[in-house]
Amino acid sequence: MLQSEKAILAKGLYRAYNGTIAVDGISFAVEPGRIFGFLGPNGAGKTTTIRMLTGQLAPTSGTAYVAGCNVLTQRTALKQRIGVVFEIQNLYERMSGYENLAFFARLYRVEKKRICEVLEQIQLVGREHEAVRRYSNGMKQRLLIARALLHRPQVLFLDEPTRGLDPVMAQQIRAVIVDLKQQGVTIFLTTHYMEEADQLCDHLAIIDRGKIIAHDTPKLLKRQALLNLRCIKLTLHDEQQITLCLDDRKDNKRLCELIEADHVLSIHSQETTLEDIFIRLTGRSLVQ
Ligand SMILES: Nc1ncnc2c1ncn2[C@@H]1O[C@H](COP(=O)(O)OP(=O)(O)OP(=O)(O)O)[C@@H](O)[C@H]1O
Repeated sequence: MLQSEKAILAKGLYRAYNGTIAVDGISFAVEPGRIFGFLGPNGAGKTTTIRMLTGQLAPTSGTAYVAGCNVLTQRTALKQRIGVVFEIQNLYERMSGYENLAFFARLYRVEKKRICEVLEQIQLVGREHEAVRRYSNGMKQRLLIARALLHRPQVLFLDEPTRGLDPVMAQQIRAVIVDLKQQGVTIFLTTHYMEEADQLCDHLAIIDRGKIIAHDTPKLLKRQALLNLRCIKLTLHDEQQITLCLDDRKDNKRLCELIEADHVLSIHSQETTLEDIFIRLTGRSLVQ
């Protein structure tokens, strides 16, 4: 397939900082209009990857194409085709939401009516003339997404878009993300929340120590893990609950002993979550 047919194509992307390897030769592709989740523990290389894919940091070696542009040699065209929302919020707090957008619309030479379109997309209509400092964190995050959408990017990079938000606000952001996907925008999303990744992403890559260690749909990742991780949950007569892995010899022995001693009240199969898979693969939890 041609590189321009992919929304994102990374080939052997590698970046070191003074000898420290941050991203260790990763390759992956994202189809247009999909939500791609990029997961990893702290220091795994997520931000470095985003910075390379958005043309802010040159790879030490390897190449990447985003929205058909080479991230190293076509940075001007790249900027016009992508939107980026980083975790750090940089809004003009004294200005209204509308004024913030109008400022950037002038900068990008985007027509004014586009401001109303993005306000509607991120559901801020009615609150757009209030000062940003009175906005909730969720509203500020939505405004940042609106700002990144002004120039109609094909690919949107969202770095931890729901971090620190309460469940209602987080759900509003997720609804916006799903809506954008339906409009054909490709989303590259980093998140610490496994349920969010499971709910939103068409594909997931798990990065650890600079390398992609798993890459698939959430469903297939869970199915593979289930094959490798046959676990059951026991409830004992004293109401204690324990999880045992059928592939572990010690656990098998314990299971027989508990049954023989008639300690077991009930046995249930244990559903594997993406969090289980992540811990198994990286030895660490995503939630710090
Ligand atoms: N400017 C820099 N100079 C030196 N080392 C760096 C620099 N930026 C990142 N690193 C190192 O590169 C590795 C990957 O960092 P990166 O910020 O990409 O990880 P991350 O997955 O985004 O982490 P987090 O979830 O904590 O933001 C880490 O070991 C980090 O210490």
